[in-house]
Amino acid sequence: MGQTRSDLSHSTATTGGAKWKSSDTPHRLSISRFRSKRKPRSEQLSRNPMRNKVLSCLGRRKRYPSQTEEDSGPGTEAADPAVRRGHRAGKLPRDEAASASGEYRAATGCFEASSGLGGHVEAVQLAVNREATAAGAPGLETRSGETSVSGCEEPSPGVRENHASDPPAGDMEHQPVGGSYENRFVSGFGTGLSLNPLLTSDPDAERTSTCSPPDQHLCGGLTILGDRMKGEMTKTESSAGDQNNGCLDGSESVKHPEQTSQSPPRQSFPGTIPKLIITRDTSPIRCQSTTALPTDQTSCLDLQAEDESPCSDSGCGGSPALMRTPRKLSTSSSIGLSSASSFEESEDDFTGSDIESSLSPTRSLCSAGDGSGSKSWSKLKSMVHFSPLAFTLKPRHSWVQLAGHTGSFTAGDGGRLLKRYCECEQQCLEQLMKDVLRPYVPGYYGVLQKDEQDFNIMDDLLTDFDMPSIMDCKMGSRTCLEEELIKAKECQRLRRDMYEKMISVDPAAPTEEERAQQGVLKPRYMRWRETLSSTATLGFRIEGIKKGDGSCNTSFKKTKQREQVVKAFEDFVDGNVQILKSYLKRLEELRSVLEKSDFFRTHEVVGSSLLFVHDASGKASVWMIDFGKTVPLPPSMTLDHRTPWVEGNREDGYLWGMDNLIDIFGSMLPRTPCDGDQNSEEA
Ligand SMILES: Nc1ncnc2c1ncn2[C@@H]1O[C@H](COP(=O)(O)OP(=O)(O)OP(=O)(O)O)[C@@H](O)[C@H]1O
Ligand SMILES: O=P(O)(O)O[C@@H]1[C@H](O)[C@H](O)[C@@H](OP(=O)(O)O)[C@H](OP(=O)(O)O)[C@H]1O
Repeated sequence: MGQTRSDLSHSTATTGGAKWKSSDTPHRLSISRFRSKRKPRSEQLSRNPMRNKVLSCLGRRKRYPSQTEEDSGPGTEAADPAVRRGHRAGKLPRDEAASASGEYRAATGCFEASSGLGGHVEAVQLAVNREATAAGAPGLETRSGETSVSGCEEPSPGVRENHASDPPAGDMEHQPVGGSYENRFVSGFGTGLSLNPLLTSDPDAERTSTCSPPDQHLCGGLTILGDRMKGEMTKTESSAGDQNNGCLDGSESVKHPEQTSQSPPRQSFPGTIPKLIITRDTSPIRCQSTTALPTDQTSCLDLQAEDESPCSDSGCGGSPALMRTPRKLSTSSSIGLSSASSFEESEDDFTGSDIESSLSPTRSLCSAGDGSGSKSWSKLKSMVHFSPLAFTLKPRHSWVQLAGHTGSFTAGDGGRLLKRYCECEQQCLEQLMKDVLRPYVPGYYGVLQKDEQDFNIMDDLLTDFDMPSIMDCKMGSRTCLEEELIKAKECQRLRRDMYEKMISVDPAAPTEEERAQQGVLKPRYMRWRETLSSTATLGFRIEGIKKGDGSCNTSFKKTKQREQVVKAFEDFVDGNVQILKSYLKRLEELRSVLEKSDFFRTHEVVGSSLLFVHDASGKASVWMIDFGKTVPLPPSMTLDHRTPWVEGNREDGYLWGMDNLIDIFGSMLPRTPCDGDQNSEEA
């Protein structure tokens, strides 16, 4: 108790399907989804100039039947089907943190956190917070109240990261994650592409998700603000459709935890309806841009942030030999509050000034970019806040997506995660299952085809933890694959979303030319990020930290100095020496195994993270995750992962980063009396 409405913020999508654990009477609240003014599919598609180069990869993805060539929308590339992106819809903003639930059920916006918990969904709260990252950035929406209250650190202006991209229309929206798996494992894939990635950038705003305190109590009656919503939002009984994830197809529900995904009790809501207040958040709607396009014919301005970048691990940047399926849409760059698709859904549902005005008068539709001409994207998003009024909901395990592209994950059965299919990652995980690194990566279980989307099935590493604290550290001294650089040279594709993200962190960062173009090349942006953070100086960077108390911080873009890193680590472990020691031990073991691993020796490992997880019981571990940009080397080549990178040597600095990480963790341990004695003697 004692929480404000803001504590319990949800995106509309995330609310649906959430199962809530109540202390007493089980009850279920289902809210039918709003379906108003669905955004034309044309706005949910983006163009991909590299598509013609990755067509062979695309067959592994299915296209939504409803998507047509016209759907590509306007733009120089749109008319050409060959340049339209179609593979991996749903690369969503990265700089958001998502409470599991939100992301889990990205497709339908429903929570699902049954992994390892007997089907109890306890993920609770998810909110995306957009704030101006650059001090004084005009018009940027600030939702500090929600953020801070919900436990997410409120970074100071200028320090906070920008999260330029908005969630592209989640194609996962079309995936009724709900029903039991009638999906099938596939050896072959769809014949089309997922073309929905759309949307994108919302460069002006920084996105931070509020992570719900795991022990928060939710009480309340259900209140829906806005006449229109009142008219459309109805309380419904659940139906069989939510067997697997507690979500009804086309409905959002709040469930009692006792309602396992296997056999959800069908009963009407017995008591006070939780208060549900719907407000909205900005997310990209297309505003009229007055920005002049670059005239340089060798480059193209990526108007749609979600457009696949040629150097994205989405696959366009993949080596021809690898033939990876594009994994992500370039929309992202902000930490994905996993509920990206939720947002997408929200956008569809609530786009409309009528609703906007009644819901959140303090927020503008278009943030910083409005009217300026330089910032052409903004988006209307919906947020749902649960007000603690009537019943208590205490989550035990809420899956959290701390970093990465939103919309990439959904829930699997039995403590497993479904991550949007990426052939590169599939191949790595398959090999890793046979490598000495096997204990240090999530278990991999193959590919699942679910509706129109393929997923890699892997272990949810949070399953065995109770209210876990999580940290994502992106490893290596660079974040662009060499092949990405090559592709980028071939097609100088300007990224407006990255430009927007850049200026929101540091308005002085772009060159005059970039300013004139209102866009930057991806490698240039990536390098800027590397040097702004500790990637270039320490060989790793912190992407996000979510603590067991629910607080969440994804504002580490400027965390560069060792002292800053130490401070963040100290905060993460809360001064618990035992946990520190456990992490150190695990890191040392991992380093030792990495040095022996055939897989590691023969792969360029870029953009991969170490996921640190511990809980109050003292359990702590570290795993390697994200192999979307881990590519095999030519047969005769190996890496030591410590040699400084020069273009062509493929070195990634992974072990150099491990060395620094281990050194920092070691230095944080208190000196024991024995150490002191030893030092005295030595002195
Ligand atoms: N196996 C897992 N178990 C638990 N959580 C996971 C797992 N894999 C990923 N996550 C969560 O999802 C986040 C993003 O994961 P990941 O890096 O794989 O996504 P991504 O979209 O590929 O990222 P990027 O955009 O950096 O390539 C992680 O920070 C972590 O919070
Ligand atoms: O962290 P930020 O500042 O948001 O920037 C993103 C980050 O560098 C990601 O690693 C990158 O994805 P990949 O590693 O998959 O390339 C993404 O590129 P993208 O927008 O092309 O996906 C960037 O936008």
